[in-house]
This record gives sequence, C-alpha cells and structure tokens, in this order.
Amino acid sequence: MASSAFASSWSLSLLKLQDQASPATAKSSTRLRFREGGLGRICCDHSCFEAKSVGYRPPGTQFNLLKDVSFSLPEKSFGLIFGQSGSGKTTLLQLLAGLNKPTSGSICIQRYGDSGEHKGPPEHLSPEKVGIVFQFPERYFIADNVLDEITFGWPRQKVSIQLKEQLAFKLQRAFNWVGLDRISLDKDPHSLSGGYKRRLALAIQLVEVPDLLILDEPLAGLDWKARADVVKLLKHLKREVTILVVSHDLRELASLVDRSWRMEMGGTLREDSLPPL
Ligand SMILES: Nc1ncnc2c1ncn2[C@@H]1O[C@H](COP(=O)(O)OP(=O)(O)OP(=O)(O)O)[C@@H](O)[C@H]1O
Repeated sequence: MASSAFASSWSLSLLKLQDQASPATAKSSTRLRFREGGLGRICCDHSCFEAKSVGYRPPGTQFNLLKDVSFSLPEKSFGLIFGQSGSGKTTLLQLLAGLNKPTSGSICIQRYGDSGEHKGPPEHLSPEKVGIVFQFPERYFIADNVLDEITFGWPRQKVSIQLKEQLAFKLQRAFNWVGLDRISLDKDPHSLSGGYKRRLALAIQLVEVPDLLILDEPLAGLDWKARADVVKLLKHLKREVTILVVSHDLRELASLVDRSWRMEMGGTLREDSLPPL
C-alpha cells in the first residue's frame, strides 16, 4: 500500500493539473482522427474491435464452452451481450481480457480508412489495452483512501517529474470522465456511495485509456438511484471509449446500446436486438 508521503506527492501533482485537465482538453486524446478532404469534406479513420471464430475448451475437458464466436464493435460504441445464466458470457469476457487463451480464433483491432478499406493488418488486442470491471468491483478495494486505491501498482521509486505529471494528468482525466473530480482523495473508498464506488472502479481502468472497456453486470447490487447514475455515466463515457457489457439489465441499458448479441446455451453468439421490454 502506498505511504502517505507518496500519496501527498501525487496529490500535489494532481492539484497542479486540476485546472489543465478540463473535459475539453481530455477529449483531445480521442483516437478518432479527423482531417479535411479536398472540398472541405470531413474524412475520418476509425477502428473496430473484432473477434473472429473464437472457440474455447477448458484445459483437461472434452467439451467446447464457446463455439465459433464472431462479432465486431466499432470504436466508441456500446455493445451488449445478453443470454441465459451459464451460456458462457463471462467465459467470453475472460478471453477478451486475456485472462484465458482462446483454443481457436483471434481477437484483434482492425483500422479502417474513410472509404472503409483496411488500413494495415489487424493488430492483436493485447491484455494491456483492455480494461475490465468485474461484478461488484468494490469488494476488491484494498486501500484506505481513494488516491491509494487508484495509484496502487504505480511506480514508487525514482519517478521522474515528467512521468509523475503525465500519470497525474491521466488520473485527473479519468476522474473527470467518471465525475469523481470533486471528491476528496483522502476519503475511504468503502465509505463512498454505491454509485461512487462504481465510478472509482471505472476510473482505475481509465487511467490508461483502453482500446476496449469490458463491464460485467455494471448495475448489479445497486439501488435504483445509483443504477440511474451509472447509466448516465456510461452514456457520457461511450464518447471516449469502446464499451462492451454483459448484463441482464436490458431495460435500463437499452438506450445506450449500439449493437447487441444473444449468447445461446452451448456457447454460440448471434447478433440480436434486445427482447421486447
Ligand atoms: N474451466 C471450466 N471448466 C469447466 N466448466 C466451466 C469452466 N469455466 C466455466 N465453466 C462452465 O461454463 C458454463 C458457462 O459459464 P459462464 O460463467 O461463462 O456463464 P454466464 O453466461 O456468464 O453465466 P451467468 O450469467 O450466470 O454469469 C457454466 O456452466 C460454467 O460452470
């Protein structure tokens, strides 16, 4: 756990950056690149997360939990996977996050030009570029203040002032994105409200902006007010990152969804609209 001296040195860097990292400046980090065409036409390159023919058989077993799963999600959009308990949704998320290796298939990011042509070969989606927030993330909080919780695992020795400022900037940006910029960094994470605990769990995953942010049941265990709060936050967040959610809370998330898929028992995935609510 970080020492208080360490925490206060990060606090100082944060205070310094507080005014610089407004949401407007944070948005400049967007990876969608725009340029002017010859006739003033705005063109844009974009990327897409793509899973192709992914299969998974747990080591030492004879059965496939996932079969030929293929789907794609354009950057800065919101995808939702739903389906019966035990159909394999969490198993799929674990593969996407690099926690297990698929038995077959590929998981990558493909870049496209403005006419829809491939720009280079697909890039393997490395686990460092995926953020994942598990169900009930607050159960895994280990620090006794917000700053230590979010900086856990950050370098502690021989940190240059440039690196410190860079990290502090990223942290401030993450706090702005999730609306935590007004809470005290000294606060005990366990004393936050349900919705703010989820915000903190999200901020931890957003310090390094992931190519894909995965959320497993983001509304589970929250009261109605906190659920509405998290939905509002996700609506805002999808302007910044690509979000893939597994959830049974279809009604509340419906307004955010750009693409949805049903996981069938037996481990197959097919694109499907949300069932009537
Ligand atoms: N390593 C493993 N070996 C054998 N079976 C496994 C393994 N991992 C998961 N399973 C089984 O695979 C099935 C799919 O589990 P998974 O947790 O992915 O389902 P789910 O759709 O996420 O369910 P829920 O909605 O309840 O979270 C379950 O029957 C589970 O018991």
